[in-house]
Amino acid sequence: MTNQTVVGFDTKSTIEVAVSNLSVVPPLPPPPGGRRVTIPRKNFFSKLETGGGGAKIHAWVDSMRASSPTRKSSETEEDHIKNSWILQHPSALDMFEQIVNLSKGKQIVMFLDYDGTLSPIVEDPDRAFMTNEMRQAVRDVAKYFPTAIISGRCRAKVYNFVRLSQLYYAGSHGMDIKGPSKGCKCRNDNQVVPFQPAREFLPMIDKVYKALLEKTKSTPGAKVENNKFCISVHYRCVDETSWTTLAEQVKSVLNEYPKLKLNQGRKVLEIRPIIKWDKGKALEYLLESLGYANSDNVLPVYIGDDRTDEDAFKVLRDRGQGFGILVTKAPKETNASYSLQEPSEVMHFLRRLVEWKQSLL
Ligand SMILES: O=P(O)(O)OC[C@H]1O[C@H](O[C@H]2O[C@H](CO)[C@@H](O)[C@H](O)[C@H]2O)[C@H](O)[C@@H](O)[C@@H]1O
Repeated sequence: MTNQTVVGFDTKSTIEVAVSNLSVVPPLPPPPGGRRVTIPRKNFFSKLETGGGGAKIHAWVDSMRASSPTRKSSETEEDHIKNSWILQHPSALDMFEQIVNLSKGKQIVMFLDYDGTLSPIVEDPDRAFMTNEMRQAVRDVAKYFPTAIISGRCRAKVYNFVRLSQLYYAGSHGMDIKGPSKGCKCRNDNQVVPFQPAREFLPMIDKVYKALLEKTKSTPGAKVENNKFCISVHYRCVDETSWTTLAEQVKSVLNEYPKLKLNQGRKVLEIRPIIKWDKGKALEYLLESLGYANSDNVLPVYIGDDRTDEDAFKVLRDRGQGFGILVTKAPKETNASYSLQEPSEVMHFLRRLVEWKQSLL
């Protein structure tokens, strides 16, 4: 295992959110002090407008800034926020018995995000390795449950990190899927077929990648990553005083491409085609491909840490089927039902699932 700098959690400004309606979690008591709670906002600036105008740059930079500590709430306030939030999104480890009870008579299908979920967040995106212990946990889970990785990275790259051939992979935020043949209830076999709904955008993405490389090379610390059907512009290592410049550089390139949009992840600006396809759609596609499109006998579980994972959490909540688990140390607005604090807890959860399954055999 290579040494790497593990970086801290991103903190945001505050917003008011309605208490979640937990569809698959047993009813929980309302949080102390009422039905609404103010929680720190975390990467909620999911879609950034890419049209012209200086005001937009301010919005972008505010959003980028929102991923750095800007405000310190009092200890009591913080405790209250945390307590309320955990009541709404209890730990998936604490609720393990209830979770497996929900799965009785159902096939669990496991969906896993990569960065921040299976691997810790580190400064260099090329060194976001998962541990061998985590790899073993994922390998074991895939023995008992169909398992897919859904990542913002390009599929080949995430496969190189995970290196488990028995999984299904969806790269580029779900725009590049290698899943089972549609409609077959096959598991872990070799019947994998590609699905690439943004194929026509490949030449454009390539052009924009080159333009962004050129444009941002004067900004120390900026890193442009080609994720095949989308592009990441990382600013984790860019000094905050240069964020406006970087935002302007990115914007000046995107102005020429109205068919591309910009979202924000953890210290990263993510550029992708405007097509209506995301991690949620990829989850639905994979469920359908596995033969569970209209099945009541399936319990999809999605574990992820970032804003783009919310699309998948929302799909599960809207379907009233399965649930999302958000990996976070701090309260965030989310459509997930449960939480885990960090990748090591994800590993623990996966191991417990395997032990539970083995105890039934
Ligand atoms: O969907 P994911 O698998 O979570 O991918 C989302 C982005 O993850 C990577 O960036 C993030 O992790 C890096 C390594 O820990 C970190 O340096 C960066 O700040 C994070 O944003 C990946 O490099 C991006 O391309 C993905 O879009």
